[in-house]
Amino acid sequence: MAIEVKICGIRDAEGLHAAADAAADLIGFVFFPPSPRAVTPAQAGALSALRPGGPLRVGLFVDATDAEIAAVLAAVPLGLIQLHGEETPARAAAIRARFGLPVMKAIGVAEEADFAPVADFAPVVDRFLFDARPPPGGPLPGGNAQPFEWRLMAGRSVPRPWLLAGGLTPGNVAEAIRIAGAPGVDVSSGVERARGVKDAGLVRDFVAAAKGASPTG
Ligand SMILES: O=C(O)c1ccccc1N[C@@H]1O[C@H](COP(=O)(O)O)[C@@H](O)[C@H]1O
Repeated sequence: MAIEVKICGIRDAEGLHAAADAAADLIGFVFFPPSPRAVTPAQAGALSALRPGGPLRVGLFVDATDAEIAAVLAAVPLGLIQLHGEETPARAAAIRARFGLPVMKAIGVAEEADFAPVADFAPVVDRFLFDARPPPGGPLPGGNAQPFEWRLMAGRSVPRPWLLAGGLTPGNVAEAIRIAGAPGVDVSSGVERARGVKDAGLVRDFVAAAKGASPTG
């Protein structure tokens, strides 16, 4: 089974082309202004147009309003909406119905109890993303280069396709996939040469390492 790879936080042509050239399956645009990786709808639209086809475009939102999501969709051909805030199952269902796009809900994980919301979200989302639970009061709800205990995922039955995220790098992604049994991975910080600046070599190395890995060891 091929590992699915998402490169998140694309904000320039180097990152875009690196991800597409490496045959990443998904790329993420961050629509959350406090992030160093944030782009405007117009910026994401212009970037996306540089490389027609290729990876599925994912829009990352944090507790966004319908108007904010609509503004993005008017500019960028998204194929998936990622919800990385405090959205409830009802809110996820409303977004999915209103915009007619698949939805991926991020779940912050630090301990077993953090998986409790999965059952409530499963009927109303198409995918899950498991990321490290962010530090309390931290500036960002994700993208913090922080791993969680991958063994918490091992043998877990997740009712939707899912991605593993949090502190992944070209050097640890194969081990993370093996320990977690992950069918896919998502990365932002680990393929950057400076905060918010993707590095083409690291993107290439990450995708190659992930695609060459096995979730069954
Ligand atoms: O990347 C961001 O800036 C970001 C901001 C707000 C919410 C989520 C964000 N990123 C997501 O977090 C994961 C893990 O990031 P990292 O690899 O540990 O830096 C990333 O894959 C994005 O989906």
